[in-house]
Amino acid sequence: MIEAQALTKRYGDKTAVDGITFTVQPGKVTGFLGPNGAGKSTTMRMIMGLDRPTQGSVTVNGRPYDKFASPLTEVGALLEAKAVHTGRSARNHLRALAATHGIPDKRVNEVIEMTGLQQVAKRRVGGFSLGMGQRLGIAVALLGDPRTLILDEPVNGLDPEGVLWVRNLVKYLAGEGRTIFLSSHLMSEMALTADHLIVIGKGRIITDGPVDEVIAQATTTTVLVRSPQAGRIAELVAGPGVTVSSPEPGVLQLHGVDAPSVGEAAAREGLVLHELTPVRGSLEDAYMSLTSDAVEYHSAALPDATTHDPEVTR
Ligand SMILES: Nc1ncnc2c1ncn2[C@@H]1O[C@H](COP(=O)(O)OP(=O)(O)OP(=O)(O)O)[C@@H](O)[C@H]1O
Repeated sequence: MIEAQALTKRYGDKTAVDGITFTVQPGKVTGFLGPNGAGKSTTMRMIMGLDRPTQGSVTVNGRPYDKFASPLTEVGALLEAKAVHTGRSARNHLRALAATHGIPDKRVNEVIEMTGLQQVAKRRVGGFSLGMGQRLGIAVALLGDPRTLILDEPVNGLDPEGVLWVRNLVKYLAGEGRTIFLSSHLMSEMALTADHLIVIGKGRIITDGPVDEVIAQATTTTVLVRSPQAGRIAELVAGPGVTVSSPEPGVLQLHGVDAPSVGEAAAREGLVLHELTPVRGSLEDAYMSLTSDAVEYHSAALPDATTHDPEVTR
Protein backbone atom coordinates (compact mmCIF):
# COMPACT_ATOMS: atom_id res chain seq x y z
CA MET A 1 0.00 0.00 0.00
CA ILE A 2 1.14 3.54 -0.76
CA GLU A 3 -0.17 6.35 1.44
CA ALA A 4 0.45 10.04 0.75
CA GLN A 5 -0.53 12.66 3.31
CA ALA A 6 -0.65 16.32 2.25
CA LEU A 7 2.32 15.55 0.01
CA THR A 8 3.89 18.73 -1.34
CA LYS A 9 6.91 19.54 -3.51
CA ARG A 10 8.04 23.01 -4.43
CA TYR A 11 10.91 23.88 -6.73
CA GLY A 12 11.57 27.54 -5.97
CA ASP A 13 8.34 29.38 -6.86
CA LYS A 14 6.93 26.37 -8.69
CA THR A 15 4.61 24.08 -6.71
CA ALA A 16 4.90 20.79 -8.57
CA VAL A 17 2.82 18.78 -6.07
CA ASP A 18 0.35 20.69 -3.95
CA GLY A 19 -0.73 18.92 -0.76
CA ILE A 20 -2.10 15.68 -2.21
CA THR A 21 -3.54 12.92 -0.02
CA PHE A 22 -4.27 9.52 -1.52
CA THR A 23 -3.99 5.79 -0.92
CA VAL A 24 -2.97 3.18 -3.49
CA GLN A 25 -4.53 -0.12 -2.43
CA PRO A 26 -2.99 -3.59 -2.85
CA GLY A 27 -4.66 -6.11 -5.16
CA LYS A 28 -5.55 -3.49 -7.77
CA VAL A 29 -3.98 -1.67 -10.69
CA THR A 30 -4.18 2.03 -9.92
CA GLY A 31 -3.65 4.39 -12.83
CA PHE A 32 -2.08 7.79 -12.27
CA LEU A 33 -3.24 10.30 -14.88
CA GLY A 34 -2.69 13.97 -15.54
CA PRO A 35 -1.56 16.40 -18.21
CA ASN A 36 2.12 17.12 -18.89
CA GLY A 37 3.64 18.85 -15.88
CA ALA A 38 0.79 17.80 -13.53
CA GLY A 39 3.22 16.36 -10.97
CA LYS A 40 3.03 12.60 -11.62
CA SER A 41 6.77 11.95 -11.95
CA THR A 42 7.56 14.21 -9.00
CA THR A 43 5.06 12.26 -6.87
CA MET A 44 6.55 8.95 -7.98
CA ARG A 45 10.08 10.20 -7.26
CA MET A 46 9.00 11.20 -3.74
CA ILE A 47 7.50 7.75 -3.16
CA MET A 48 10.87 6.28 -4.15
CA GLY A 49 12.83 8.62 -1.90
CA LEU A 50 14.50 10.30 -4.90
CA ASP A 51 12.97 13.69 -4.07
CA ARG A 52 12.31 14.95 -0.57
CA PRO A 53 8.82 16.35 0.09
CA THR A 54 8.74 20.06 0.95
CA GLN A 55 5.82 19.20 3.23
CA GLY A 56 3.72 16.16 4.01
CA SER A 57 4.77 12.53 3.74
CA VAL A 58 4.48 9.39 1.70
CA THR A 59 4.95 5.81 2.85
CA VAL A 60 5.10 2.39 1.20
CA ASN A 61 3.68 -0.41 3.34
CA GLY A 62 3.73 1.94 6.31
CA ARG A 63 7.31 3.21 6.02
CA PRO A 64 9.13 5.95 4.14
CA TYR A 65 11.23 4.43 1.34
CA ASP A 66 14.57 5.30 2.96
CA LYS A 67 13.68 3.28 6.07
CA PHE A 68 13.73 -0.04 4.19
CA ALA A 69 16.80 -2.18 4.78
CA SER A 70 16.22 -3.91 1.44
CA PRO A 71 14.15 -1.50 -0.69
CA LEU A 72 14.32 -3.47 -3.98
CA THR A 73 12.46 -6.36 -2.36
CA GLU A 74 9.78 -4.00 -1.01
CA VAL A 75 9.12 -1.68 -3.95
CA GLY A 76 10.25 -1.85 -7.56
CA ALA A 77 10.08 1.11 -9.89
CA LEU A 78 10.43 2.08 -13.51
CA LEU A 79 10.81 5.84 -13.50
CA GLU A 80 11.14 8.00 -16.62
CA ALA A 81 12.93 5.33 -18.58
CA LYS A 82 16.09 7.01 -19.73
CA ALA A 83 18.34 4.80 -21.78
CA VAL A 84 20.94 3.20 -19.52
CA HIS A 85 24.14 4.17 -21.30
CA THR A 86 26.30 1.32 -20.30
CA GLY A 87 28.66 -1.03 -22.05
CA ARG A 88 27.41 -3.86 -19.83
CA SER A 89 25.12 -6.56 -21.15
CA ALA A 90 21.53 -6.63 -19.85
CA ARG A 91 22.30 -9.80 -17.90
CA ASN A 92 25.39 -8.27 -16.26
CA HIS A 93 23.49 -5.07 -15.48
CA LEU A 94 20.83 -7.13 -13.68
CA ARG A 95 23.48 -9.36 -12.03
CA ALA A 96 25.32 -6.34 -10.63
CA LEU A 97 22.10 -4.94 -9.18
CA ALA A 98 21.12 -8.33 -7.75
CA ALA A 99 24.55 -8.77 -6.14
CA THR A 100 24.44 -5.38 -4.39
CA HIS A 101 20.95 -6.10 -3.04
CA GLY A 102 21.49 -9.68 -1.87
CA ILE A 103 19.20 -11.09 -4.56
CA PRO A 104 20.09 -14.61 -5.80
CA ASP A 105 21.45 -14.95 -9.35
CA LYS A 106 18.62 -17.30 -10.38
CA ARG A 107 16.17 -14.40 -10.01
CA VAL A 108 18.11 -12.62 -12.81
CA ASN A 109 17.26 -15.46 -15.19
CA GLU A 110 13.64 -15.41 -14.04
CA VAL A 111 13.17 -11.69 -14.77
CA ILE A 112 14.98 -11.99 -18.10
CA GLU A 113 12.48 -14.67 -19.09
CA MET A 114 9.48 -12.78 -17.69
CA THR A 115 10.38 -9.68 -19.69
CA GLY A 116 11.20 -11.51 -22.93
CA LEU A 117 14.84 -10.38 -22.93
CA GLN A 118 16.39 -13.84 -23.49
CA GLN A 119 17.45 -13.06 -27.08
CA VAL A 120 19.22 -9.82 -26.17
CA ALA A 121 20.40 -10.53 -22.62
CA LYS A 122 24.03 -10.70 -23.79
CA ARG A 123 23.85 -7.51 -25.82
CA ARG A 124 25.27 -4.18 -24.67
CA VAL A 125 22.49 -2.18 -22.98
CA GLY A 126 23.78 1.05 -24.56
CA GLY A 127 22.62 -0.25 -27.96
CA PHE A 128 19.09 -1.17 -26.85
CA SER A 129 15.98 0.17 -28.61
CA LEU A 130 13.50 2.20 -26.56
CA GLY A 131 11.23 -0.85 -26.19
CA MET A 132 14.08 -3.13 -25.10
CA GLY A 133 15.19 -0.47 -22.62
CA GLN A 134 11.65 -0.39 -21.22
CA ARG A 135 11.63 -4.17 -20.83
CA LEU A 136 14.98 -3.99 -19.04
CA GLY A 137 13.62 -1.23 -16.76
CA ILE A 138 10.65 -3.46 -15.92
CA ALA A 139 13.05 -6.38 -15.30
CA VAL A 140 14.94 -4.17 -12.82
CA ALA A 141 11.67 -3.21 -11.11
CA LEU A 142 10.71 -6.91 -10.77
CA LEU A 143 14.17 -8.09 -9.65
CA GLY A 144 13.46 -8.02 -5.90
CA ASP A 145 10.01 -9.63 -6.34
CA PRO A 146 8.53 -6.55 -4.62
CA ARG A 147 5.06 -6.22 -3.10
CA THR A 148 4.68 -2.78 -4.62
CA LEU A 149 5.43 -1.69 -8.19
CA ILE A 150 5.60 1.88 -9.47
CA LEU A 151 5.74 2.23 -13.23
CA ASP A 152 6.03 5.64 -14.91
CA GLU A 153 4.85 5.32 -18.54
CA PRO A 154 5.71 1.59 -18.77
CA VAL A 155 4.30 1.12 -22.28
CA ASN A 156 6.20 4.07 -23.73
CA GLY A 157 8.01 2.81 -26.84
CA LEU A 158 6.64 -0.72 -26.68
CA ASP A 159 5.18 -2.42 -29.73
CA PRO A 160 1.57 -3.72 -29.56
CA GLU A 161 2.72 -7.12 -28.31
CA GLY A 162 4.73 -5.35 -25.58
CA VAL A 163 1.77 -3.16 -24.61
CA LEU A 164 -0.42 -6.25 -24.25
CA TRP A 165 2.32 -7.97 -22.24
CA VAL A 166 2.55 -5.06 -19.76
CA ARG A 167 -1.26 -5.04 -19.43
CA ASN A 168 -1.39 -8.75 -18.65
CA LEU A 169 1.67 -8.60 -16.38
CA VAL A 170 0.37 -5.81 -14.14
CA LYS A 171 -3.08 -7.39 -13.92
CA TYR A 172 -1.48 -10.70 -12.95
CA LEU A 173 0.72 -9.05 -10.32
CA ALA A 174 -2.25 -7.16 -8.87
CA GLY A 175 -4.17 -10.46 -8.80
CA GLU A 176 -1.40 -11.81 -6.56
CA GLY A 177 -2.26 -9.05 -4.09
CA ARG A 178 0.53 -6.62 -5.01
CA THR A 179 0.14 -2.87 -5.15
CA ILE A 180 0.51 -1.53 -8.68
CA PHE A 181 0.73 2.21 -9.39
CA LEU A 182 1.27 3.20 -12.99
CA SER A 183 1.10 6.33 -15.12
CA SER A 184 0.30 6.52 -18.80
CA HIS A 185 -0.92 9.06 -21.30
CA LEU A 186 -2.62 6.33 -23.34
CA MET A 187 -6.22 6.52 -22.20
CA SER A 188 -7.50 3.54 -24.17
CA GLU A 189 -4.77 1.39 -22.64
CA MET A 190 -5.41 2.74 -19.15
CA ALA A 191 -9.12 1.95 -19.54
CA LEU A 192 -8.22 -1.68 -20.27
CA THR A 193 -5.57 -2.00 -17.55
CA ALA A 194 -6.56 -0.03 -14.46
CA ASP A 195 -9.18 -0.82 -11.80
CA HIS A 196 -8.84 2.50 -10.04
CA LEU A 197 -7.70 5.97 -11.12
CA ILE A 198 -6.12 8.97 -9.49
CA VAL A 199 -6.21 12.01 -11.77
CA ILE A 200 -4.10 15.06 -10.95
CA GLY A 201 -3.73 18.47 -12.53
CA LYS A 202 -1.43 21.33 -11.54
CA GLY A 203 -0.25 19.33 -8.55
CA ARG A 204 -3.71 18.70 -7.10
CA ILE A 205 -6.05 15.71 -7.11
CA ILE A 206 -8.92 16.15 -9.57
CA THR A 207 -10.56 12.80 -8.93
CA ASP A 208 -9.81 9.49 -7.22
CA GLY A 209 -12.11 6.50 -7.77
CA PRO A 210 -12.88 3.25 -9.60
CA VAL A 211 -12.49 3.55 -13.40
CA ASP A 212 -16.22 3.06 -14.08
CA GLU A 213 -17.18 5.73 -11.56
CA VAL A 214 -14.67 8.23 -12.95
CA ILE A 215 -16.06 7.70 -16.45
CA ALA A 216 -19.69 7.87 -15.28
CA GLN A 217 -19.03 11.04 -13.26
CA ALA A 218 -17.42 12.92 -16.14
CA THR A 219 -19.37 11.75 -19.20
CA THR A 220 -22.97 11.28 -20.21
CA THR A 221 -24.38 8.07 -21.62
CA THR A 222 -26.45 8.47 -24.76
CA VAL A 223 -28.82 5.95 -26.32
CA LEU A 224 -28.60 5.05 -29.99
CA VAL A 225 -31.84 3.91 -31.59
CA ARG A 226 -32.28 2.49 -35.07
CA SER A 227 -35.86 2.00 -36.17
CA PRO A 228 -38.05 2.28 -39.29
CA GLN A 229 -40.41 4.23 -36.97
CA ALA A 230 -37.76 6.56 -35.53
CA GLY A 231 -40.05 9.59 -35.80
CA ARG A 232 -42.72 7.93 -33.61
CA ILE A 233 -40.11 6.90 -31.04
CA ALA A 234 -38.77 10.47 -30.90
CA GLU A 235 -42.29 11.69 -30.10
CA LEU A 236 -42.78 9.00 -27.44
CA VAL A 237 -39.59 9.76 -25.46
CA ALA A 238 -39.81 13.56 -25.79
CA GLY A 239 -40.10 15.32 -22.45
CA PRO A 240 -38.31 17.61 -20.03
CA GLY A 241 -34.56 16.90 -19.91
CA VAL A 242 -34.61 14.69 -23.00
CA THR A 243 -32.80 15.81 -26.15
CA VAL A 244 -33.19 13.99 -29.42
CA SER A 245 -31.00 14.31 -32.48
CA SER A 246 -31.13 12.37 -35.70
CA PRO A 247 -27.74 12.05 -37.43
CA GLU A 248 -29.33 10.16 -40.33
CA PRO A 249 -32.83 8.99 -41.30
CA GLY A 250 -34.02 6.11 -39.12
CA VAL A 251 -31.39 6.80 -36.44
CA LEU A 252 -31.84 8.67 -33.14
CA GLN A 253 -29.34 9.78 -30.54
CA LEU A 254 -31.05 10.35 -27.21
CA HIS A 255 -29.75 12.21 -24.16
CA GLY A 256 -31.54 12.17 -20.82
CA VAL A 257 -33.36 8.84 -21.14
CA ASP A 258 -32.06 5.33 -20.55
CA ALA A 259 -32.23 2.39 -22.95
CA PRO A 260 -34.75 0.26 -20.95
CA SER A 261 -37.25 3.15 -20.87
CA VAL A 262 -36.96 3.55 -24.64
CA GLY A 263 -37.38 -0.20 -25.20
CA GLU A 264 -40.42 -0.37 -22.93
CA ALA A 265 -42.06 2.69 -24.52
CA ALA A 266 -41.51 1.20 -27.99
CA ALA A 267 -42.93 -2.20 -26.90
CA ARG A 268 -46.06 -0.60 -25.44
CA GLU A 269 -46.78 0.97 -28.85
CA GLY A 270 -45.76 -2.10 -30.84
CA LEU A 271 -42.91 -0.22 -32.57
CA VAL A 272 -40.03 -2.04 -34.25
CA LEU A 273 -36.46 -1.53 -32.98
CA HIS A 274 -33.49 -2.60 -35.10
CA GLU A 275 -30.98 -1.34 -32.54
CA LEU A 276 -31.10 0.02 -29.00
CA THR A 277 -27.61 0.72 -27.61
CA PRO A 278 -26.49 2.66 -24.56
CA VAL A 279 -23.30 4.51 -25.68
CA ARG A 280 -21.02 5.16 -22.74
CA GLY A 281 -18.43 7.92 -22.77
CA SER A 282 -14.82 6.74 -23.02
CA LEU A 283 -12.06 7.29 -20.49
CA GLU A 284 -10.55 9.73 -22.98
CA ASP A 285 -13.80 11.77 -22.95
CA ALA A 286 -13.84 11.72 -19.15
CA TYR A 287 -10.16 12.66 -18.91
CA MET A 288 -10.53 15.56 -21.36
CA SER A 289 -13.49 16.92 -19.45
CA LEU A 290 -11.87 16.47 -16.02
CA THR A 291 -8.53 18.03 -16.94
CA SER A 292 -9.65 20.81 -19.29
CA ASP A 293 -8.84 23.48 -16.68
CA ALA A 294 -5.61 21.86 -15.61
CA VAL A 295 -3.78 21.68 -18.94
CA GLU A 296 -0.73 23.94 -18.89
CA TYR A 297 0.50 23.27 -22.40
CA HIS A 298 -2.41 23.82 -24.79
CA SER A 299 -1.91 22.90 -28.44
CA ALA A 300 -3.27 25.04 -31.26
CA ALA A 301 -6.47 23.64 -32.78
CA LEU A 302 -6.00 22.19 -36.23
CA PRO A 303 -8.26 23.47 -39.00
CA ASP A 304 -11.33 21.28 -39.44
CA ALA A 305 -10.60 18.95 -42.37
CA THR A 306 -14.22 19.12 -43.51
CA THR A 307 -14.04 22.88 -44.05
CA HIS A 308 -10.91 22.76 -46.19
CA ASP A 309 -11.10 24.57 -49.48
CA PRO A 310 -10.96 21.71 -52.00
CA GLU A 311 -8.74 23.88 -54.25
CA VAL A 312 -6.18 24.14 -51.46
CA THR A 313 -6.25 20.54 -50.23
CA ARG A 314 -6.06 18.96 -53.66
N1 LIG B 1 13.89 19.38 -10.77
C1 LIG B 1 12.95 20.29 -11.06
N2 LIG B 1 13.19 21.62 -10.96
C2 LIG B 1 12.24 22.52 -11.26
N3 LIG B 1 10.98 22.20 -11.66
C3 LIG B 1 10.69 20.90 -11.78
C4 LIG B 1 11.64 19.87 -11.50
N4 LIG B 1 11.04 18.67 -11.71
C5 LIG B 1 9.76 18.94 -12.13
N5 LIG B 1 9.56 20.27 -12.16
C6 LIG B 1 8.31 20.95 -12.54
O1 LIG B 1 7.29 20.42 -11.74
C7 LIG B 1 6.09 20.23 -12.50
C8 LIG B 1 5.65 18.81 -12.41
O2 LIG B 1 6.52 18.00 -13.22
P1 LIG B 1 6.39 16.42 -13.35
O3 LIG B 1 7.55 15.96 -14.19
O4 LIG B 1 6.21 15.81 -12.02
O5 LIG B 1 5.04 16.30 -14.17
P2 LIG B 1 4.41 15.02 -14.89
O6 LIG B 1 2.98 14.98 -14.48
O7 LIG B 1 5.23 13.81 -14.64
O8 LIG B 1 4.49 15.45 -16.41
P3 LIG B 1 4.74 14.58 -17.77
O9 LIG B 1 3.42 13.95 -18.10
O10 LIG B 1 5.11 15.63 -18.76
O11 LIG B 1 5.84 13.59 -17.49
C9 LIG B 1 6.40 20.73 -13.91
O12 LIG B 1 5.96 22.05 -14.05
C10 LIG B 1 7.91 20.64 -13.98
O13 LIG B 1 8.42 21.60 -14.86
